[in-house]
Amino acid sequence: MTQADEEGYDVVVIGAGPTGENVAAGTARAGLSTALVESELVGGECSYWACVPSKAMLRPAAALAEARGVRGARRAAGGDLDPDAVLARRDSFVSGWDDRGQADWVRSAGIDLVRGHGRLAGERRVEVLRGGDGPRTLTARHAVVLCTGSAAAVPDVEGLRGVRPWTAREGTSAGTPPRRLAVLGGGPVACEAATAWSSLGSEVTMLVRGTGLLSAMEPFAGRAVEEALRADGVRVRTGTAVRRVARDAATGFVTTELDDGSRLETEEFLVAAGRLPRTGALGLDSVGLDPGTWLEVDDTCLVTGVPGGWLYAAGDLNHRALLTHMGKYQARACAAAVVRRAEGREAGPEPWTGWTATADRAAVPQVVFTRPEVASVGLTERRAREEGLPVRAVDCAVGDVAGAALRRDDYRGRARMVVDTEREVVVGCTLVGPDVGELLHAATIAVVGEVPLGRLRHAVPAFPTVGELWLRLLEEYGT
Ligand SMILES: Cc1cc2nc3c(=O)[nH]c(=O)nc-3n(C[C@H](O)[C@H](O)[C@H](O)COP(=O)(O)OP(=O)(O)OC[C@H]3O[C@@H](n4cnc5c(N)ncnc54)[C@H](O)[C@@H]3O)c2cc1C
Ligand SMILES: NC(=O)c1ccc[n+]([C@@H]2O[C@H](COP(=O)([O-])OP(=O)(O)OC[C@H]3O[C@@H](n4cnc5c(N)ncnc54)[C@H](O)[C@@H]3O)[C@@H](O)[C@H]2O)c1
Repeated sequence: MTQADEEGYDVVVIGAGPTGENVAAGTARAGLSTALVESELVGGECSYWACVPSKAMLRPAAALAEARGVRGARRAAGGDLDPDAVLARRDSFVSGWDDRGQADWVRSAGIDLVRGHGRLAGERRVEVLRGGDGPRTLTARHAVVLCTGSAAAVPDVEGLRGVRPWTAREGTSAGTPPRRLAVLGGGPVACEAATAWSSLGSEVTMLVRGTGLLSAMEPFAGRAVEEALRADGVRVRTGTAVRRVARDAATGFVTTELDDGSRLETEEFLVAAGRLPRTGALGLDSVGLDPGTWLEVDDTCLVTGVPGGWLYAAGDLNHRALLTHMGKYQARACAAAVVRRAEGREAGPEPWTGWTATADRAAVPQVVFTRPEVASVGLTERRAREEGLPVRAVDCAVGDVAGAALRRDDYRGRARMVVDTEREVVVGCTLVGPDVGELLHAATIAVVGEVPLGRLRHAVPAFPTVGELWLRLLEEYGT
C-alpha cells in the first residue's frame, strides 16, 4: 500500500462502545474529521451483552417485588413472572443484537464508521482488517483514541475452557433459563446474574472464593445481597475454590468439583471472575507498548510512555473505573483534550477541568441492580482509612424514614455516610435498599462538590421521600 492509499483523518477512534462513540461525537462536533472503527456491534459490550440486557432482565422481578411489598397491591401482583416475556423484552432492548440504529446515529453525527478490526501500525497509523476486503490504513493528524474495552477473564481452572462456560455474554443473551446454573464469582456480574436467572426459574449456586459478596463495597452491602439471594433460594457458597470442571458428553451437564471434594451438577457454568483488557491484538507493540496489558493514562486519557502526545485510551481498557458512565465521562474529557490540543491550546492535568477525568479518582458512582439495590460513591470507610484520611462513618436504617415505609411495607435498607472529620465533607456514601440507585446522585454531588456538612443541612429533602435518609445521617453525625 502506498502513502496515497492512506486515508487521513484528524482523529481515529478504535472501538465503538459507549466510550468510543462519545469520544468520536465530541471530536466530530468540534469540527475534527473523525473515523470510528468497530469490529463487532456499534454500541459495544454495554448495549448488547452487559448493562442494557442485564438491567432489562432484572427489572421485571424488581417491579413485581415492589408491588408485592405494598399491602393493597399485593394480591393483584400474585402471579408469576413470565420468563419468555421477560427475555423478549430484553431482546427488544438490544434490538435483536442488530446495531443498525446505533450505526445510523454515528453517521448522523458526522462520524465515518469503518467496519473491521483496528490495530495500531506505528505512530498515528491504524490498520483496519476487513475480512474478505483488503485492509485500509487510516492516519490521524491529531490523535488515535483506543476504546476497545474489556472481555471476560476465564480463570485457569482445570477443564473450565473445555466446558464452554457462559461468560457475561451468554449470561445476558441466552434464550432459555438453564434449569441449574453455577456462577463463579461474587462481584457485580455474578450477583446480578444470580438475581436475574433465579428470578426466571433457574436453580442457582454461587461459588465465591472470598468470604462474601461485593467485596469492594461496604461489608453490609454484600451481606444484605447475600441474605436476599439466599431467601430467594440461591445457594451461596463462600470461601470455596473450584478444583475442576467437566461436561458430560452424554447428558451435556457440567460437573464442578470443589476444593472440599463436593460436586455440583448444572446445565451451565457462568464465569464472572473479572475482566481482561482487549488490547491483545491492537498492535501495541508497534508503538513500544506491551500487548494484552491495561493501558496507563493521565487524567486527559493520554497514554503514558508514548512520545508525541497523540495516543489516548479511554473506557474499560485504562482500568480506572470499569463502568459505562465513567467511560463516557472519560470520553468527554478526552475529546475536549484532543480538541484543545488540536487548536494549539493547553490541556494541562489540573483537576476538575473540562478535559480531565478527575472524578475517576475521587467519586466513582456505581449501582448494582440486585434486590436490594446497592448504590455507592467515593470511598468506603475502610478505603478512606487506608488512604490515611481522618474519617467517621455514620449509618442509618433507611426503612425508618417515613418515605421508605410509605413506599413499601417491607422496606429494609441501610445507608452509610463517610465523613472526613477534618474538612467536614462527605468522602463516601453507600446505600442499600429498593430503588436506592435513584438516590445516588445527591451523594455524588455532595462528594464531588465537597459540600461542607454545615451547608448540606440546608439541602432539605422533600417529605415524605426516601431522600430524608440524609436528615437521619446528618443527625447521626451531629451537625
Ligand atoms: C454483565 C455486565 C453488566 C454490566 N452492567 C453495568 C451497568 O449496569 N452499569 C455500568 O455502568 N457498567 C456496567 N458494566 C460495565 C460496562 O459494560 C463497561 O464498563 C462498558 O461497556 C465499557 O465501555 P467501553 O466503551 O470502554 O468498552 P465496550 O463496551 O467493551 O466497547 C468496546 C468496543 O470496542 C470494539 N473493539 C474491541 N477491539 C476492537 C478492535 N481491535 N477493532 C475494532 N473494534 C474493537 C468492541 O467490539 C466493542 O464494541 C457491566 C458489565 C458487564 C460485563
Ligand atoms: N451494575 C454495575 O455497575 C455493574 C454490573 C456488572 C459489572 N459491572 C462492572 O464490570 C466489571 C466486571 O465485573 P465482575 O463482577 O466480573 O468483576 P469483579 O472484579 O468485580 O469481581 C470478580 C469476582 O470474581 C472473583 N474471582 C476472580 N478470580 C477468581 C478465580 N480465579 N476463582 C474464583 N473467583 C474469582 C473475585 O473474587 C470477585 O468476587 C466490574 O468492574 C464491575 O464494576 C458493573
